[in-house]
Amino acid sequence: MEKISIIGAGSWGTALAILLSDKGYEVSLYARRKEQIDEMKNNRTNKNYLGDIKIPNDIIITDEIKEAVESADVAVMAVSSQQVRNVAESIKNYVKKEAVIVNVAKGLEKGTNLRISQVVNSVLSDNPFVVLSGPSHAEEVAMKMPTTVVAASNDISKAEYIQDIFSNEYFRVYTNPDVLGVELGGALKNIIAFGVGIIDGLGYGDNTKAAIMTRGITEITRLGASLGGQISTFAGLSGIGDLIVTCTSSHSRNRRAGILIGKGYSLEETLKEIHMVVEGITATEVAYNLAKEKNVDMPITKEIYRVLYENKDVKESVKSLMGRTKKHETEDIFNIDIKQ
Ligand SMILES: NC(=O)c1ccc[n+]([C@@H]2O[C@H](COP(=O)([O-])OP(=O)(O)OC[C@H]3O[C@@H](n4cnc5c(N)ncnc54)[C@H](O)[C@@H]3O)[C@@H](O)[C@H]2O)c1
Ligand SMILES: O=P(O)(O)OC[C@H](O)CO
Repeated sequence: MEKISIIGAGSWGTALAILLSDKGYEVSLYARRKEQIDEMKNNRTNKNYLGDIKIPNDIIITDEIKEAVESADVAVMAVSSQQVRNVAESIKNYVKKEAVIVNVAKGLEKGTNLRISQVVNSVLSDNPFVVLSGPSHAEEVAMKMPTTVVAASNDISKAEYIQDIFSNEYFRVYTNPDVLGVELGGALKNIIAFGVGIIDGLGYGDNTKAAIMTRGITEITRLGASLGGQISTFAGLSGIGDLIVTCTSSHSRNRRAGILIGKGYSLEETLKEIHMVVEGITATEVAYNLAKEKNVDMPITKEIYRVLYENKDVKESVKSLMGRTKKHETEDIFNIDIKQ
């Protein structure tokens, strides 16, 4: 049986550790904070993240990174996107070269505008890489509710290896060779979920949310395709699938953060209130920069950027979006010239 190391004991890392341990793998879960380690070891819970869900006794809980990764066949990065580089650096001297690195963070690196596969590859260039993404709230996976995700890798045999390791009766894993498309779908849907939250916070209705979701996947696809992603990937689990779950779920931190912004909270107050990773905030900045660089139109992302970073009033942003130049619906993704 493979040995699996999970680095990051937040909601997602803990839920995946439970899933893998239930399948019989030897799992080590690495956390940094002493009081969290003590709670997980003594009570076998991780209350702040997963409430009363029990952590199986077989899971090795450790704050020693060497112990966590040195014999691992698979190392799962379950931290925020901005922490992945730190984690990669911290395991570089201990992890086996053939160990498969599985990234589950859904974001982009601030400052470099890199995708997580690029960040990991810049530090752990010898290790095979797989991204695991899709509509999967940790709270529901921890309650063993049927969930589907996708494993993507440039080496499809590694994606299939991870598919075999993670699949069980309530967690169905598909594969996809389009790493870029899967990564961008996962990162950019957080921006749209944040936007849907703003709409909820403002008190607008279902029509408005459907508009943001539909035009949101359009602009995600437009940027993703311009960077080399497959259009079909954005119609899949890591694209529209994850967009639907994040935009409609009460579990979503991105959507909940948007609700607070829509209600008039400051960004600082919002982050304090959520106290967990809100990837969409950084992703907005990176996507805004990438769209500018590639000359791709992303009106929703642009308005969210203005709200977050230029103090634009949210109602003004809605007005700006509604008042844009009139357009045909399908021309922008598929480049169909409607007048032909
Ligand atoms: N929660 C979900 O439902 C879910 C599902 C799929 C993907 N994700 C993605 O997974 C990533 C992590 O999300 P999460 O929900 O677990 O976040 P979280 O806020 O619940 O937990 C992140 C954990 O990482 C720890 N951490 C931060 N830096 C670290 C480091 N350098 N070394 C070790 N631990 C470190 C933090 O202390 C925290 O416990 C995010 O990118 C998120 O988008 C989350
Ligand atoms: O809680 P969120 O908004 O970070 O979303 C969690 C997952 O990405 C849902 O698939």
